[in-house]
Amino acid sequence: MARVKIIGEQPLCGAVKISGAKNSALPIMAATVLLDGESLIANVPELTDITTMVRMLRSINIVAEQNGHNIRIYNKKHLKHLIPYELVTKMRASFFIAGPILAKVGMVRVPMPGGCAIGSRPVDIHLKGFQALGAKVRLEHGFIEIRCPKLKGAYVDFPFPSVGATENIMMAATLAEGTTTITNAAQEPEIVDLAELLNKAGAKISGAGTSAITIHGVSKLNGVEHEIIPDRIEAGTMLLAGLITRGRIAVHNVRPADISALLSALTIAGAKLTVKNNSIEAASGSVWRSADIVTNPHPGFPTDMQAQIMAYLALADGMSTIRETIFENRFMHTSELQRMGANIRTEERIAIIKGVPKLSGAEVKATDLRAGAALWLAGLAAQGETIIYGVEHIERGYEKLTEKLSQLGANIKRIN
Ligand SMILES: CC(=O)N[C@H]1[C@@H](OP(=O)(O)OP(=O)(O)OC[C@H]2O[C@@H](n3ccc(=O)[nH]c3=O)[C@H](O)[C@@H]2O)O[C@H](CO)[C@@H](O)[C@@H]1O
Ligand SMILES: C=C(OP(=O)(O)O)C(=O)O
Repeated sequence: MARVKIIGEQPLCGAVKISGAKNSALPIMAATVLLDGESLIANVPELTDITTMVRMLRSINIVAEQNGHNIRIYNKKHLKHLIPYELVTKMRASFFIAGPILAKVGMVRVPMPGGCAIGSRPVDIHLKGFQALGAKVRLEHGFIEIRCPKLKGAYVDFPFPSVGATENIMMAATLAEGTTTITNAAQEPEIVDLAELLNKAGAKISGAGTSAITIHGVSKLNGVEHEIIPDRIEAGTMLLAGLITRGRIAVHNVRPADISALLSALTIAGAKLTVKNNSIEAASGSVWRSADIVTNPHPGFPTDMQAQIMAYLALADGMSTIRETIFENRFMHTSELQRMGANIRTEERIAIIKGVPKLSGAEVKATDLRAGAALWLAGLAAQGETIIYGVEHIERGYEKLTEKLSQLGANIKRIN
């Protein structure tokens, strides 16, 4: 079983370049289903989730060639409408391809995505959105079948600003007849990136990045070249790697505005930040204070940074609280952090963290991607040796993490 061994307490210092955003690359790759001809997507991170999406595109007859950080896509053939079960169970973002296939082919059959380690993750908001655009939805034998020969623009009001549902409905509506308005839309930077790709391809989308998005349907979209935005979650995780080890790390190729909620929290905790146009340097201050964090849809504090900030606050002076409002079960890392000596108590969706002076290395298991990142951070700070199992989770979302941390001075090794 693959695992990672870290000998902690080495201050990480230096500069690191942040990769392209997984959560932007995945919906953008799904969107290429809508684009006729050839597209080139650049700055795509090399991750297992990306390989899964390449396989997904190939499974429906799209030619997708990955060459390092570039993916060339040829969409010239007759597309299939069936998404393989095996791929959907591997990666939740597989469901993001449903909207584009529906709009392009007139129907899609997709296995019902199950829950995962962070929550039950239903797709009701996506399905109600498709129905509002005129689609018929049927659930049968574990598959969702969605049909509509020609989608019609509509008013779609979300009960919650779901990132995936905003992306799915926005993509589907680009080829609908007439105008669609999504209200209570998610405002994440990855949605803006997706809208920019689609607009380059000929779509007419306005308002992406706000809570109201308008999409005027067009008859056709063309292949484009597009560069994926930097990964704000990787950037935040790397800044914490420097801070938790009392080192000094500069992250390059970042967009500071995308992580302003994290930067505010770090400032409250006492970190010294130097923010430039596309780089941020973080160094520990004279104090390492506690903080109270509430995860929220963007521009709030991202749930995808919740586990990592918990590892950091486990070593702060005083009592911190974290309230997780997005996923109902995203505290799986707490028991593993406790095994490393953290003092954390959870009460439903609230974690109460009493800072301790030291963590101690232990054998621990990552149960999901960001839980894994939290354990990596804890291992970097802890006294002695930490062995982390569940490496496959971290490899879904962090490109060359072991190499990047080694270059910054970490004593870290992947063992096969
Ligand atoms: C590939 C990708 O971009 N993943 C991100 C995306 O996931 P994803 O798009 O799946 O997250 P959503 O914003 O949809 O989910 C947020 C909450 O809404 C609930 N919900 C969602 C859809 C639905 O139809 N019904 C429903 O109840 C979910 O169970 C969850 O509790 O946004 C999340 C929230 O920022 C991030 O943590 C994920 O990293
Ligand atoms: C939850 C995440 O991803 P996904 O939606 O792909 O599971 C994440 O990136 O932290």
